[in-house]
Amino acid sequence: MAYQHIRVPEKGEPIKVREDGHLDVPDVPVIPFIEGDGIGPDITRAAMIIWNAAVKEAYGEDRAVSWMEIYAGEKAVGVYGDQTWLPQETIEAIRDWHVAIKGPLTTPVGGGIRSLNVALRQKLDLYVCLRPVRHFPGVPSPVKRPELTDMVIFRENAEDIYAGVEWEAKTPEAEKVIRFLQEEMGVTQIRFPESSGIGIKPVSEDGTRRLVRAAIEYAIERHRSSVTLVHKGNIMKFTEGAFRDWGYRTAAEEFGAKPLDGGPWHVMTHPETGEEIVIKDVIADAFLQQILTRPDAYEVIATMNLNGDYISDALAACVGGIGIAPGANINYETGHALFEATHGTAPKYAGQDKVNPSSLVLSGEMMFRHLGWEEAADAISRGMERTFANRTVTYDFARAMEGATKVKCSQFAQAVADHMRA
Ligand SMILES: NC(=O)C1=CN([C@@H]2O[C@H](COP(=O)(O)OP(=O)(O)OC[C@H]3O[C@@H](n4cnc5c(N)ncnc54)[C@H](OP(=O)(O)O)[C@@H]3O)[C@@H](O)[C@H]2O)C=CC1
Ligand SMILES: O=C(O)CCC(=O)C(=O)O
Ligand SMILES: [Mg+2]
Repeated sequence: MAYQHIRVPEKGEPIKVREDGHLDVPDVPVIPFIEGDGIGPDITRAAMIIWNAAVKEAYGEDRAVSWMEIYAGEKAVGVYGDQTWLPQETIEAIRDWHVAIKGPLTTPVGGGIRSLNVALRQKLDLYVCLRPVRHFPGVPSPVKRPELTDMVIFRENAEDIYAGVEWEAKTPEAEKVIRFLQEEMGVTQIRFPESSGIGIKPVSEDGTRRLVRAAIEYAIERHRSSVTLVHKGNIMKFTEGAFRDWGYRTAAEEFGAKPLDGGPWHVMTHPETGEEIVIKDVIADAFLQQILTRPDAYEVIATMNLNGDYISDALAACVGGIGIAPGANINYETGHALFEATHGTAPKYAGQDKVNPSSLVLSGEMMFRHLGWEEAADAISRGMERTFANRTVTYDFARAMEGATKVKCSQFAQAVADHMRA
């Protein structure tokens, strides 16, 4: 594997994917990482301290990660020049080495480049955005019982309004689409056609089925008792409403689910234990209030791209904020996975060694579990739990925690590494 600017480390081997999608992980896997923009370098540096310490604590000298830097965002423009925000070889490197991890990347609002984060997901067809949300004891939260929030979000990652099919107001393209809609499709509801931008929201049965299938398989594997389809199908009938119907159909046709009390909810049985798994749905706005009033009613969530974006930040707030919510982008068929923090580049804090690295750190914990390196993942959880119990926290938690010791990003990382001894 030869690249223009990516330096392949001398030590280490690639992770391989078997035909059944399982990973063959060598003792020293090469794992590409993207540092990210804004606070990216701060949190990546901190997370590396923790990840390397966890592998060492779990396996001594027998295993190690051989990190390989790949580029995207502002750093890519520096390395490749010529406004290259997302080099082709970055995509190829993730394809070649299968599992990678990244910090946040900036997307300008309005004009400018389209999201590099979304582009990475689309180009690699990482159709599941997996975002687990759970509370660590001691972490301050705006809700009374944060421990009741224990959900795993399966956010569709390749479709919806995020597909980027849109045209700016007053351009020939927008005018052409509006004319087509009015003259050929009989559309009369565009209130201000002369000044409207136009966006198109593709949602497919194929895309919905693979997402809902992954969510149900996860519920089976982790013995969760419900999967909830979250949508706004009363308003967007043929996209979000269809998502709900295709979701139920997937449960019925692929997992033998049967209507519950006449439907639309369904119930299926766990293939090994016979436990019941309820497949239900809820309209997105009601869901956003219920995660505050009775979060324990929900476990696995399957939803579309935009809803999932809103829901994951709202749920993160319930357990302490986006500084602690991890994530992964996964294609379960090809085995490709790109782990990433759920928050953005927080530019006002860039370079201050200040922010909370937990979101990226816990994305690494997810990555180790994905590799089957459970002992390293457990070491991270242990280190985090003890550090929070000790009230050693970054500024974001310190401002809501009495008696906290406020530390810098790198000091927090060192504290976690020091606390992870079994
Ligand atoms: N996957 C990705 O790479 C993502 C990229 N982005 C991009 O990031 C840029 C900035 O987006 P913005 O909307 O400001 O959202 P951000 O997530 O970057 O920041 C919003 C606020 O969240 C808090 N926050 C975020 N990260 C942390 C952290 N690690 N520790 C503690 N607090 C944190 C801060 O709150 P406070 O001010 O209260 O301290 C911060 O001001 C945009 O270009 C956006 O497109 C956004 C989301 C995801
Ligand atoms: O790509 C971006 O800039 C934002 C993406 C985002 O908010 C997310 O994935 O949660
Ligand atoms: Mg987001």
